[in-house]
Amino acid sequence: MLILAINPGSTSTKIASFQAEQCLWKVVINHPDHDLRAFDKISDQYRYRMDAILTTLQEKGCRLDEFSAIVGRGGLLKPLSGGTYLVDEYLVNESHNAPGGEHASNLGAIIAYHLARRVKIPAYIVDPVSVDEMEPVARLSGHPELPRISLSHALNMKAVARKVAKDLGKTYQEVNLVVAHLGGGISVASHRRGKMIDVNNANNEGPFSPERSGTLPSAQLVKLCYSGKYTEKELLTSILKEGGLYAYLGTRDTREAERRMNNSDPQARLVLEAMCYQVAKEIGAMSAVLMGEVDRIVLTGGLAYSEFITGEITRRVAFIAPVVVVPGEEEMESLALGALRVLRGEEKALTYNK
Ligand SMILES: Nc1ncnc2c1ncn2[C@@H]1O[C@H](COP(=O)(O)OP(=O)(O)OP(=O)(O)O)[C@@H](O)[C@H]1O
Ligand SMILES: CCCC(=O)O
Repeated sequence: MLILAINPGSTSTKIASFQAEQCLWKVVINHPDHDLRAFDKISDQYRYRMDAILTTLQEKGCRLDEFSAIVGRGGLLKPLSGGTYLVDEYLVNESHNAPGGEHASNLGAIIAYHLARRVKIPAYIVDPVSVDEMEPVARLSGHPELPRISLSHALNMKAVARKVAKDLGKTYQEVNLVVAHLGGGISVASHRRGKMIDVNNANNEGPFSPERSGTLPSAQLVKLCYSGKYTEKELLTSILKEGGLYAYLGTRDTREAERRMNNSDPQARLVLEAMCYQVAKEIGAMSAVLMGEVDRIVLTGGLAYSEFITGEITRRVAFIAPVVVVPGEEEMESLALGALRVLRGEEKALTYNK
């Protein structure tokens, strides 16, 4: 069973071909800034990215009709349960309209659908960014007009959670885990018996990350909004793309920050320690959600390659449960596995409803 996986990011589209579980090849197609700037909306980029994918397939000597299914990363849809969703026209329209906001991942469903339609095979998305399995008690923020919203690295977190459960000789449905995805953005989630029952919104809650500010003091933020110092767009950029590590140190690259720290830069040390401190605090909160019944704490994402970062977090949370480090992300594999589970009849494809 040959599967094509498509993962659109802000500046690149990753594609990979899988023969069942085995990855045959992976390619990162980089999209120059001047090409992307020509589009008003991110979803308008789909034809441009689709052409780039078709060119790459040609270079690889692959024909679309050789694939059994095409699977894309799912984006910021309406809140929905985790799983593999069949992409239909409604889901594609929703991905264009972006009810949860503009994000490159919205292109996953659109591109998968249009490519799959050409050769009459199914298109899927797996565990999209807007997976929402939160319990009612987790939805209240403290202000009725500002409910908490679940936006996270669900795809990688759920894939890693399944893997850790398997290593424990159990299924995802049989374990309780706190999973922290530590990337450009940070998601920390409590997974109770196969459901992600609480997670910080990786865009605007929780720990600060290499490029995002995370939770901010709300009254001070309101004052800043009305200070006349920034436009709405500038402030959103400074919180979502130029916050966190970048705002303090002028780099999103944690390796660079660590180099500075190792060269006796006290500010770099303070900021790195503070980021780890905030992640540890969030892990503590998510452990309370699980009432302390935590089988494992899992650290994943790009930052989990850093021994300093995993060490700093571990020394604060190891009293809760053993810590497992799974560095990097396995989004392409997770997409392929999600499609495979459906193609093999192990799971039913879900439908995204109106
Ligand atoms: N070996 C490493 N040691 C330390 N930090 C690393 C290492 N490799 C990557 N990073 C850091 O990880 C961060 C990026 O993580 P990752 O690649 O998971 O993010 P992303 O895919 O761009 O974003 P996201 O995970 O939010 O989708 C950067 O700050 C980068 O410097
Ligand atoms: C909003 C969470 C997903 C991401 O950061 O890409």
